[in-house]
Amino acid sequence: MPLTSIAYETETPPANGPHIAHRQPVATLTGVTKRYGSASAPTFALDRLDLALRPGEIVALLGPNGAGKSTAIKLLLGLIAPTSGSARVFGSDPREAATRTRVGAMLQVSRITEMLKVREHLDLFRSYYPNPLSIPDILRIAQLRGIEDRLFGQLSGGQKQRVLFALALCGNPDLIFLDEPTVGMDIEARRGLWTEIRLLAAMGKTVLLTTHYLEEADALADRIIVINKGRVICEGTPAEIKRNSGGRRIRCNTSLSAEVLQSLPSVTSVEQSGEATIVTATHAENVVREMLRRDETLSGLEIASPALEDAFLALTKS
Ligand SMILES: Nc1ncnc2c1ncn2[C@@H]1O[C@H](COP(=O)(O)OP(=O)(O)OP(=O)(O)O)[C@@H](O)[C@H]1O
Repeated sequence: MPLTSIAYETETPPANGPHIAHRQPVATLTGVTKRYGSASAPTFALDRLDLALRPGEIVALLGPNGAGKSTAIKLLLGLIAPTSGSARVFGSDPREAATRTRVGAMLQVSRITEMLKVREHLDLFRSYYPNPLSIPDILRIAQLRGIEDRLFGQLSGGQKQRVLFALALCGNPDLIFLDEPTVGMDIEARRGLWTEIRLLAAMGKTVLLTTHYLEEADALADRIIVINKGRVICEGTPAEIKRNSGGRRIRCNTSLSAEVLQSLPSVTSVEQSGEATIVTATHAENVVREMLRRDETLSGLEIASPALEDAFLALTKS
């Protein structure tokens, strides 16, 4: 049965329902601070963080190591409690049993026994939930057909990741947390998983993923939230984040000096790369117009938007 034909019980609004941004959130962190350590030497994993996830959206939570991503997910899973502020999932405390049956998670440190077969793991996890997905559906969604009778311990790293993804789906959840879901997968397996994640979201399921593969966030996410030192520093669509983080790169051969270029409005940096000059500017069109006016010999002109990776580095370098 194709994934799209599975009868999911979700809060999916009708196709002509409100846009994602106007739907009631299914999960929120409101003014959440999470402090570890003693009062005299505290570590603030999260610092008054606000976050909302709406039905049917894929949100990528990005940030450097130690930014607080796993802490945010653990709070929404009810595995830890906030020091202050509140975590709500489907309008309730995330630790409530009824809430937890509607949530699935694939965590970085998931440890399951190597000595059970894939199908045995799936049976075990399905038994925890009132309305689990069928085994054939899970095998197909997570692309596990053909390896269901192998011991978990005998699988490759990428296959193990797919089993952990499958376990997150066993309970037919409405909200799915994927912490670094494609670590260790080759590019084909990764793209296959992206397709399945998109189909889940198209059915109204909400997905929060963390990843260090920025092209993954770019390809998958409706919205990216960048956090650093426990705070949200930027939020928007992948295109918005790229646009708002330092501008575009103009590459050309020009006789204009670095001093002249640096003095043009909206220019943020000027570098030399062999024969070429690279100018970064927030209003690239105006800068190019001015450069062409001042230098009739200008040649080899290219203008590029920053990659998400450049935007991310610019946002988190402080
Ligand atoms: N149980 C704990 N006890 C003490 N400090 C902790 C604990 N858990 C997390 N921290 C600290 O809180 C901060 C945020 O950690 P967290 O694991 O949420 O970051 P992360 O963004 O998920 O990082 P990574 O990308 O490396 O997985 C870090 O400084 C970390 O050392």
